[in-house]
Amino acid sequence: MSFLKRLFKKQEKVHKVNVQKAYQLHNRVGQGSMSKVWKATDPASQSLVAVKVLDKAKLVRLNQRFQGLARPTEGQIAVLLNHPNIVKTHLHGITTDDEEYLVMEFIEGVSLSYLVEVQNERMRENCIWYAIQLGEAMNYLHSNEWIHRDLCPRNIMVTNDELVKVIDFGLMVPNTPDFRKPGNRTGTANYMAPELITRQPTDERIDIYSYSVTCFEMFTGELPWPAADSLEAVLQHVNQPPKDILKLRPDLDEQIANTIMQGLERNPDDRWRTMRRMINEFRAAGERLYPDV
Ligand SMILES: Nc1ncnc2c1ncn2[C@@H]1O[C@H](COP(=O)(O)OP(=O)(O)OP(=O)(O)O)[C@@H](O)[C@H]1O
Repeated sequence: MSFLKRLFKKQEKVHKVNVQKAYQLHNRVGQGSMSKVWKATDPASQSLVAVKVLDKAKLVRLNQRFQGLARPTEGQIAVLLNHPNIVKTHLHGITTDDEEYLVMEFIEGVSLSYLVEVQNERMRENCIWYAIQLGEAMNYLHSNEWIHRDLCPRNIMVTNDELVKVIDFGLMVPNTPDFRKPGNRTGTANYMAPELITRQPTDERIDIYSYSVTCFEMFTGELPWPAADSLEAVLQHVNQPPKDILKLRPDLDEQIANTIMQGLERNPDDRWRTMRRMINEFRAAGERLYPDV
């Protein structure tokens, strides 16, 4: 049964708890734009967890942008996801302060945005394998009728044993006609597909675009267009071609370079049609370049 049918069929139990009392909170690990995240111990299992509490006021503002649409909450979506490259969410509920919260597996690792920035040996050696793992996570989401809408290095972590994990589903929507309608321009400016920015109808290919921007950054440390901090700034270059990845990394394998560049095509019909096709290209290149791995 599809995720969506399961979601709307199931009457979920709401957990209204005082997270400070229910979990042993150790320290804050992250301050996202929408939430606070703690490293914590779950007293029931004695395991380490991440407790994410969403900011009430910001969530109200975000939900206003999806008015009239039956958008499931981040917690409702997250608990349904089951993939090795997606953080496991154990449960979700409402705090005694009426905030949404999620309890997830705790990831010991670093943000992909850190690795993109430092471009160290670890990044250079593992880049293609990170791209494949991230592609598998996205393929899983698309196969299960979701559009992520906010894929970027900030929303991805890499564990100490090189597992890629997508950690944030705050803008994810069901891939249905209502959610594909033009108009709603939520996301992270530098990673937003041209059809989203110019208010055209959208589908899962907006994620293929964001994935390609993320891969471009992983392999070069740079964005394919000059960095922009607003949609207006991105609109300035929406008709310009991206930087040529081979100019930035002349040593980069051609199959990898072409795969990324095709994912950045302005017209979604010119991009890869599916994540699977893109992953196949990366896998072929990885196996050819590193036959012993
Ligand atoms: N499961 C986890 N394990 C360890 N750290 C985590 C986990 N989930 C989130 N974090 C940390 O908390 C930070 C914020 O998390 P997240 O991106 O989910 O929040 P957000 O408010 O939705 O952020 P934004 O909207 O800015 O992307 C992450 O960058 C990461 O450092």
